Amino acid sequence: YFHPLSNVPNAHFTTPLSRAWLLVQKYRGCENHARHAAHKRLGPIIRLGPHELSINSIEGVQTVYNNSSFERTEWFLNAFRGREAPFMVCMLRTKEHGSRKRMMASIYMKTYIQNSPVIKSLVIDVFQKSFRNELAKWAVDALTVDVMQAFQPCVTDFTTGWLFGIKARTDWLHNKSEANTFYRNFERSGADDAQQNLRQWSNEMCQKSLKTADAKNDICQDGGATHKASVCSELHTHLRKTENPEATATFLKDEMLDHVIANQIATAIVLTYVTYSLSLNPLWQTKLRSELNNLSTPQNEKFPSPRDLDSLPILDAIITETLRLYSPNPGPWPRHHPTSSCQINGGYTIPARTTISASSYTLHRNDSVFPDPEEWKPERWLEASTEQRAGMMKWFWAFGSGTRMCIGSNLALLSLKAVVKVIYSEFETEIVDGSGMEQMDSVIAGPVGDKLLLKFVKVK
Ligand code: HEM
Repeated sequence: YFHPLSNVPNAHFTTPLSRAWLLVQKYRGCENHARHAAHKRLGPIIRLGPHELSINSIEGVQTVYNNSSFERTEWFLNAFRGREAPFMVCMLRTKEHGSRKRMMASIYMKTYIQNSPVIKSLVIDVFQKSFRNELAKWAVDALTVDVMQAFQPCVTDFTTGWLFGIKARTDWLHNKSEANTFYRNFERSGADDAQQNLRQWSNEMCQKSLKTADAKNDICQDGGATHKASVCSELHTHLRKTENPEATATFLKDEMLDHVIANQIATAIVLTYVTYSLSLNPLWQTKLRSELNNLSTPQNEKFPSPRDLDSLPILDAIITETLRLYSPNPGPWPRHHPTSSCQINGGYTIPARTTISASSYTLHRNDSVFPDPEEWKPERWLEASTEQRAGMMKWFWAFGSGTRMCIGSNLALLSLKAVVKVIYSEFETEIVDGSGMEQMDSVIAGPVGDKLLLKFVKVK
C-alpha cells in the first residue's frame, strides 16, 4: 500500500507482487497485445510488475526516451548477446554510447546518404539491375515467391555495400550458398559456435573492406564534395584514435555485424508487409504505379534521385502506414533511471531503477490519433492537414526517439522506397498464399519471419 508505485493502475491484480503475469504474456508471444489491451482499459501508464511500468503517451515517451539520463536496461545485453561484445545497441551507459554513436552519426545522416555516390551506384547495381532481373524471371516463369526470403539477400547486398564498401559487399542475390550459410548461423545464433561463425564472417568482411578502401576507392569525389565509401572505414578511423589495434578489430566486427542483422530483418519484414498490403489493395497499386511512372529520371541517370523518390506522397504514405501498422521492431524498449526518481504522466513519482518501456505497437494504435487503427489506410497520411500530420508524426515511433533512436532509419527508408519503386513501376503483385501472415508481436523476429507467397505479373 505504501509502495511509491501503488497508485499506478495494475495491468493484473498480481503485478504489484510478481512479474508472473508479464512472463506468461511473453511466453505466449502476445506481450504487446496484452499491454495494448491493458492500456485501453487503464490509461497511459500501467504497472507490469513490482518494479516495472509500461507507458503509452507522448509526455511519457518524451520524459523517458528523449532524456539521456535514462539508460537502457540489462535486458539488451541478454537480447542481443551483448555481454561478450560491446556494440552500440548494448552500450548501457550514456557516455560510452554517445561516444560510439558520434563516430557514425554523420555518415548515417539523411543528406549525406541522399548525396552519396556510393548509394547511387548501389541502388542501380543491386536494386535496378540484379533485383529487377530476379523480378523479371519470376514474372516470366510465373513463379510463386516466398517474398521474405527473397527480400533478405536484396536488402543485404545493398546495405553491406554501404557498411563495407562497394568492392567488399555481398552478392547474395547471385551467391545463394554464402547467403544460406549466414542464415543457418543466424537461425542458431543463440549457440556459441554459430555466434562465432557470424563474428568470423563479419571479421572477414571488415578486413576485405579495409583492404579495398585505399585512398582512391574510399573517398569519392562528387561535385566537389568528398564522401566516405563505407561505415566500416569511417568507424575504423575513429576507433583507431581511441583503442588499441586488438580492441579496434573486435569492436569493429561486432558493430558491423549488428548493423547487418538490424537491417536485414527489419527491412525485409517491412517489404513483406508492403507487398502484402498492396496485393490486398490493387487500387493502391494503380495509384502508386501512376505516381512512380510520372517521376522523371535526371538526364544521364538511370534512376530517380533519392531526394525525388523521397518527395513522392503516395509512396511515402504507403511506407509510413505499413511501418505504423506492422512495425517490425515494435518494442517494448526498456529504460530506467539509474540514480534518481522522476515524475511521469501527471505526477506519478517513479523510483530510480524502475523499468519503464514504451512500444510502437501500442503508440501506433491510439484511436484518437489514428482512427480505425487496425486498418491499413495510406489515405490517413495523404488527407491529413499539416497540423494533423504533425500530430500523427508525434505518435509515430517505428524508429524510436531520442539519443537511442535507430541510427539506420534514413538508410532503411531509402532502400524501402527504392525497392518498392523497382517492383511497382513495372509489376503487379498477387497473393498466392497469405495464410502465414501473423502479425509480429515480438521484439526480435526470426530470420524467416512471416511467410507470404506472391506472384509477380509484368504490367502490360
Ligand atoms: C525498417 C527498418 C528499421 C526499423 C523499423 C528499426 C527500428 C529501430 C528501433 C525502434 C530502434 C531503437 C531501439 C531502442 O529505442 O532501444 C533501433 C535502433 C538501432 N537500429 Fe534500427 N531499425 C531499422 C533499420 C536499421 C538499419 C538499416 C540499421 C543499420 C544499417 C539499423 C541499426 C540500428 C542500430 C545500430 C540501433 C541502435 C541505436 C543506438 O543504440 O543508438 N536499424 N532501430
